[in-house]
Amino acid sequence: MLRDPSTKYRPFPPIDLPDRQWPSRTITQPPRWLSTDLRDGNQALIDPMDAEKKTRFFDLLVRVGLKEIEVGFPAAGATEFDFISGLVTSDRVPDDVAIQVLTQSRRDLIETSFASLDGAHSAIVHLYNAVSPAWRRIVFGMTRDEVRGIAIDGAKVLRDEAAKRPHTKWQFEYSPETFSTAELDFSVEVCAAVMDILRPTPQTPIILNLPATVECATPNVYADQIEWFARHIPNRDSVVISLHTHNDRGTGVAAAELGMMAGADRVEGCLLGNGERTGNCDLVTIALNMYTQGIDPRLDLSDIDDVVKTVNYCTNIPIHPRTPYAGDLVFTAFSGSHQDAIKKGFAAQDARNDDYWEVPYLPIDPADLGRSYEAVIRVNSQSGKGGVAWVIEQDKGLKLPKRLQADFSRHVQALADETSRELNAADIWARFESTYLPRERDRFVLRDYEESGTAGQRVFVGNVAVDGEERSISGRGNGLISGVIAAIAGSTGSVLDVIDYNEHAIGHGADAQAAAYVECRTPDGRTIFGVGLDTDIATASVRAVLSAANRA
Ligand SMILES: CC(=O)SCCNC(=O)CCNC(=O)[C@H](O)C(C)(C)COP(=O)(O)OP(=O)(O)OC[C@H]1O[C@@H](n2cnc3c(N)ncnc32)[C@H](O)[C@@H]1OP(=O)(O)O
Ligand SMILES: CC(C)C(=O)C(=O)O
Repeated sequence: MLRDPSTKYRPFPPIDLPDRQWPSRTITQPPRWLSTDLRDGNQALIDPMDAEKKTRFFDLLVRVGLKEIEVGFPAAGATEFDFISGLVTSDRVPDDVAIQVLTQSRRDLIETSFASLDGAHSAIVHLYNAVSPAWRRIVFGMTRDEVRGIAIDGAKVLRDEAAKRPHTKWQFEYSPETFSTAELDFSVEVCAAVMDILRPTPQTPIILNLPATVECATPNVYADQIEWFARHIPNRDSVVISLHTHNDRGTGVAAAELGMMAGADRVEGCLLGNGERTGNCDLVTIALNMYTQGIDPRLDLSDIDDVVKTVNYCTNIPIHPRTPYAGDLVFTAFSGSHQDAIKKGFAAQDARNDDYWEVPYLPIDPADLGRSYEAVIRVNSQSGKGGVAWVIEQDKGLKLPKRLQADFSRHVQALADETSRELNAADIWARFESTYLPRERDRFVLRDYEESGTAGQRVFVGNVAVDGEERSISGRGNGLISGVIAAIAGSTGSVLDVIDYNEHAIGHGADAQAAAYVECRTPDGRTIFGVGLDTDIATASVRAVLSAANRA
């Protein structure tokens, strides 16, 4: 890298728009969406999609609710042409969906594009040519007038080809490609010239698509450009202003959002941000950003895993696990303090009377996207007691008391450090069982027991294997637990002091189980926890005390 990059790179000049309005606006309704997955997305793939993949992707876009779908570049070759003309004559395109095709502004390519749409009930023909100084100079070697001429000539062919096919409901879209690096007055001039040919009306507006073909500035600059354009384009009521952002600086989504605030009506992009170079803006992110502001984006993303799976299959591009809303890890917390807050958040959410979502660290309810809660908290060496307790509760229904959570978390931490990997629910349960639940080699193994006596004077008599020897042990207390403590003291001389006891049911009806937890203090001052599980709550409590005795 250069010590002084200013010798190689020039800063992007700001837009002169001192009375800009967009910064104080908010997004209050969804735009018209256009998916360009099958065009800008497809042209950016190492292996462009074949007809089977394009069809599968098209069906996904319809399922998600896209009403405008750019299906390809018909003049690119036979694969594209055949797919598009096949689609047009199939019954795959719902009545309320308009398919769109892209063409350079060259007569033969435009004619081929119209031919691919023969028989369509509704279609958008999208014409483009680059307008910015670098492209004029480097790509076309043309003056402004000549470049405007390319657009005008193409628009005339569009008009004439459409007139030959009156049974299709045509819409026209024009993109001054490289809009974001062009002089604004020239973009308006070229678009106005195209409008003069195509004569849009408020009933049959033209779509003027203003691409950040290459993202070269901060997103506020793009918003300024959109607001400037919207103020200066003639017959604004006959124009649908459309955005088409790329992500070269990582702000394709932000630019589209600010562009909407600046007055745009429509957004083009790809699901999960596929597209040339760093991608087009990600329609999933923009839509769900809106959703989390309480706005219906009119795209159905309730099965986000279906979207991810299909896009991945068709593009052969895996999505990053941290992709907003859709990545594998975006609803997952590994770190202790996040897990603790999320666990408390879910509990508070359940307890509240309103439906408003307020769970720390989770900007959206994963269930709204078809994601399950089980995967929200995952355990590794960064995890804390809250996360471990969550996994045990979700997996086994055990609601561990707080101090037991801390005790068990230390065992899980040791396991995570030993294994240096993520621990799954089975690993955690195995460690719980080996730590607290009975094993044949334990010092005390309960066979069966009886309880008798009057209220306040209970007698426990248990058949218990003590150090491998089958014995009958008994003890008296004011309740069952103190009777068991006394029986243990009688056989070992060691007296445990029970300082806390909790119990709860797991599940309902005939399959219900009971869980009991004791926290005991040993004569030498140590704190020991015991856990008992049984179909019977009294037996669970006996098991819990013996569990503590074994661990003492
Ligand atoms: C920003 C975008 O994403 S735009 C979409 C880009 N997508 C694609 O290009 C995918 C499909 N394209 C293709 O398959 C091919 O490029 C085709 C079939 C369209 C054209 O192929 P070819 O004519 O063989 O080659 P190529 O694309 O290189 O054409 C370049 C010529 O078109 C001219 N040209 C480029 N864009 C345009 C345009 N929008 N309108 C008119 N002429 C244009 C160039 O100036 C160049 O002219 P020159 O040959 O006189 O120098
Ligand atoms: C054709 C246009 C809209 C384009 O894809 C771009 O400029 O990125």
